[in-house]
Amino acid sequence: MTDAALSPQATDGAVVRVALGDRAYDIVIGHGVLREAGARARALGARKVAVVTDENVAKAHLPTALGALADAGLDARAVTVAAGEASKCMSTLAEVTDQLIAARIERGDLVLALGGGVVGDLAGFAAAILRRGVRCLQAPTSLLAQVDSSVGGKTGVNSRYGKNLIGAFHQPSLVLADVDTLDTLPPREFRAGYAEVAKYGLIDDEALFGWLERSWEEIFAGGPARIEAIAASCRSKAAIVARDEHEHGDRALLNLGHTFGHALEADVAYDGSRLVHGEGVAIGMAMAFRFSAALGLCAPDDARRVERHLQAVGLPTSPKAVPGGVSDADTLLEHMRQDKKVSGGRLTFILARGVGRSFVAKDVDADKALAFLKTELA
Ligand SMILES: NC(=O)c1ccc[n+]([C@@H]2O[C@H](COP(=O)([O-])OP(=O)(O)OC[C@H]3O[C@@H](n4cnc5c(N)ncnc54)[C@H](O)[C@@H]3O)[C@@H](O)[C@H]2O)c1
Ligand SMILES: O=C(O)C(=O)C[C@@H](O)[C@H](O)[C@H](O)COP(=O)(O)O
Ligand SMILES: [Zn+2]
Repeated sequence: MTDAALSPQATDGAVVRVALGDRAYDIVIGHGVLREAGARARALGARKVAVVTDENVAKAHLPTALGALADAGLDARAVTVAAGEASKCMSTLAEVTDQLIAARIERGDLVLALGGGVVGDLAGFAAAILRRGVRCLQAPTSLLAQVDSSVGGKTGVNSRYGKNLIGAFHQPSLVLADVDTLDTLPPREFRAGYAEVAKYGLIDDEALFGWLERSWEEIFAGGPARIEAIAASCRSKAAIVARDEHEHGDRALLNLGHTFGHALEADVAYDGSRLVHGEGVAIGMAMAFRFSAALGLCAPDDARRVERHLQAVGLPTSPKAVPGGVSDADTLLEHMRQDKKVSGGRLTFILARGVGRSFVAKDVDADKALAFLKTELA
């Protein structure tokens, strides 16, 4: 984030380009942009659009999406799944793809993912494999999905062995982030999504993190600061994805907090009443900074600064905060051994030398990770 962007200038919207050559696309952020879905789908040459959504989002926003598509003269269908992480599974994927095939969605048509990250990952993966690939338009409705999951093309479902273990890279053709949809998002989900916003500051942008520390109340309240936070997050993610689309290097930085966070999510069997993804990421980022401090890589004060900010917004920072508790250190380490960053059986973590100074650490000693987990759970 530049100093100019840090000033509280009003912003009503933004367009962020994800520069991926012939698969480049725009992220359109603003008020009411969901109502443009029909005209934009038409401009992409679609004839038919299948809107994949969940039960909560369907109640609040499906009529707007279907109305926009009908107004543009498109044949629109809805496929609705149950809300929550449990829908990111092979059986729901099979149901969704069956419905898309039954609706005769063709290769030239579009799948529109209307919802949070669960719907985005599930519908995006369904689009990736349907008839060996149809295009996807992401219309994210949670903060987390607007700042993270709708961008970058990671799609997939969970396995009983771990998070997102079955999936594909399938970039969307367009992202429509309608900030008005956030008005119906439950506060707990807004807060959880904010963890991924803070992540961008912690990765490589201390100025952004400082602005978040000063401005989080305005971001939670809505208005221009919220839009600026979404746009800044998308700019950060778009830049990383453009230089390392398939995670051979830098893109792994976006996994800050996720090695620990995904292990906690798997440990509670993806039970969102105990832990949702963003909460797992908040705990995981605090743990990554404490682990970095324990390894002598960053100052303990930096770890405390991270905890302070996450706690200020009401996010958890310790695995002991997970309702009902979590398993022992050995079990958590077993979950972490299924992480996609594991290479040659060795663990990879995203660690930090300070706020905004994260790096990819390969070959982290499993004994040190185990000892750290034991102190975290003591
Ligand atoms: N692909 C990626 O790059 C990426 C990045 C980050 C997270 N993810 C994935 O995203 C998922 C988490 O996404 P999430 O936090 O959006 O969870 P989610 O999709 O489960 O949405 C959270 C809850 O809010 C509800 N909801 C969403 N939008 C709403 C709205 N506007 N009004 C009312 N209710 C609404 C949903 O029905 C759900 O109950 C996880 O599976 C995570 O692994 C993927
Ligand atoms: O886009 C990425 O790359 C990320 O890592 C973003 C994460 O916030 C997201 O949760 C992602 O799904 C995790 O990826 P995974 O490869 O660890 O499953
Ligand atoms: Zn995430």
